[in-house]
Amino acid sequence: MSFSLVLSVAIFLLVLLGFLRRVNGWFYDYKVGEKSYELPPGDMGWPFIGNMWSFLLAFKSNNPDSFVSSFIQRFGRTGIYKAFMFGNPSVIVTTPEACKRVLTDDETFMPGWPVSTVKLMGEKSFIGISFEEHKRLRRLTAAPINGNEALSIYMCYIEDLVKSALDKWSKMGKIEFLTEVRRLTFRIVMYIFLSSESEAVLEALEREYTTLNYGVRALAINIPGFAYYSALKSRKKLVALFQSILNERRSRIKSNSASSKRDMMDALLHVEDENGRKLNDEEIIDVLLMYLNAGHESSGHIIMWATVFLQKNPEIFAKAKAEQEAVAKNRPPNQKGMTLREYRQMEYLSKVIDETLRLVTFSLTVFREAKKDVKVNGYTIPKGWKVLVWFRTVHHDEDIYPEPLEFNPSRWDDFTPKAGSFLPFGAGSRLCPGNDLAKLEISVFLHHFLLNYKLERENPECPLMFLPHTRPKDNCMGTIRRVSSEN
Ligand code: HEM
Repeated sequence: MSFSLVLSVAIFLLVLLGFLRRVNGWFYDYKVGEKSYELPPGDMGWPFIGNMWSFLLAFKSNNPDSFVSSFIQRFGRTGIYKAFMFGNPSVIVTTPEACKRVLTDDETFMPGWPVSTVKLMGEKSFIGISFEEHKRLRRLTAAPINGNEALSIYMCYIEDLVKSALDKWSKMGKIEFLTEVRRLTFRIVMYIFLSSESEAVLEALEREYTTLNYGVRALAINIPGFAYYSALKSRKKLVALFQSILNERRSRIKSNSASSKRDMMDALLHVEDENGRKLNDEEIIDVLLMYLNAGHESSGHIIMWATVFLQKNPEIFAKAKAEQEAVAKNRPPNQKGMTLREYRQMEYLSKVIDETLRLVTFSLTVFREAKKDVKVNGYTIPKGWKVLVWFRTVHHDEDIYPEPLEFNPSRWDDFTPKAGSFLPFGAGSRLCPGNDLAKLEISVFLHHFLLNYKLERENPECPLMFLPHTRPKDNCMGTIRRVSSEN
């Protein structure tokens, strides 16, 4: 082949590549017409896949923040960037003000989760239903997991479960700590939502949830061998399991032999709207499926990370332990277990948890959709575009949190983050309804762990995975050792 032919082919390929790299941007500029001049700066990536390739590459490397950093480096600190994510023209917002605005303006923004996520969580879950329906179901389901009365009822149960789990693990030798903690937090939400179900049902559900979760932020490729395909299969199995529980409950109600123990499923079975309409099976199943998922993965991961960070930082561990020892020492001899009052006094522990929530940022982003054209930070977000509220960048912003990758609970001394700069549980009408319960669970666990145990990791430098959530690749393999004889 002559040199000039090779050169021509190379030039042709370069031009083609350049064209392909821009065509998605041109297409969406054309679609929004005049408004394209007001769009935020950014890059719409490649045709069809958009920016997903760079997103996945960054999140599969050891520097996931490089994804958003590349926007900041190329387009400046505008705090808002156009992109093409999860199959949709999108805007990524990365500043506290913009995040707060999007999360709290229900007139302009609605949930905008990718279709693939809605298929996994269910069209009747909170991310698929209307504004009014969400308000009603949220009121009903959030009440039993909020407030002092509800929390003190669960506290005792949580404490018993935590104590027996820690004792059991300390006798098991090497364990996947994260897997075991997720089982523990799953048991806790199961008690609240489906209290009367058997151990076998619990184990089957927990297994399927693990697979379901791997598909949540994966590419939506419904072909055997891909995470999304397995996740959809797990959803089917979960729905079948919930359906059989529901059938049994309905037949017990008919024969007047319902259990005296009432849980969330019973509440959902009986609730009526203002016109006397009850929820159908699909609605009940999707709400439960979503709650059980949201309620255990997150707290399980945060418990693991808080334990790991404490164990890695002996001074912080000692300070946190001293606080818990003081709590235990001041306890009246006739008092059994922790109280809510004690929990509210654990100031340093609360900082340890907030710092873990910030550093890990379990939900790296949440999704909204613009209901109408709207200006944010001076740029237009066109109607129908998705908005990704990128918590991770806010929580790792060095202007708000100096040395953001350091685990430093004392940064919270006399520091109240300004609105929008600390969003581990989101904000606005979709603020996590389990935030109090989650912090309580984590505190009860750390109270007992700090007083009586230590974690020895098999591979402390184990590389991390960042999708669907940040975790060590070995699921935190290690040994839980008892260091005190007290219980
Ligand atoms: C450390 C633990 C937790 C973290 C970090 C966390 C985080 C979040 C975040 C960021 C959202 C907002 C989603 C959005 O804006 O679209 C959310 C929503 C939600 N969380 Fe949590 N969560 C935790 C624990 C829990 C627990 C224990 C439960 C239930 C028992 C729960 C149930 C829910 C539900 C049902 C929603 C949807 C709320 C709605 O759309 O109205 N979460 N969570």
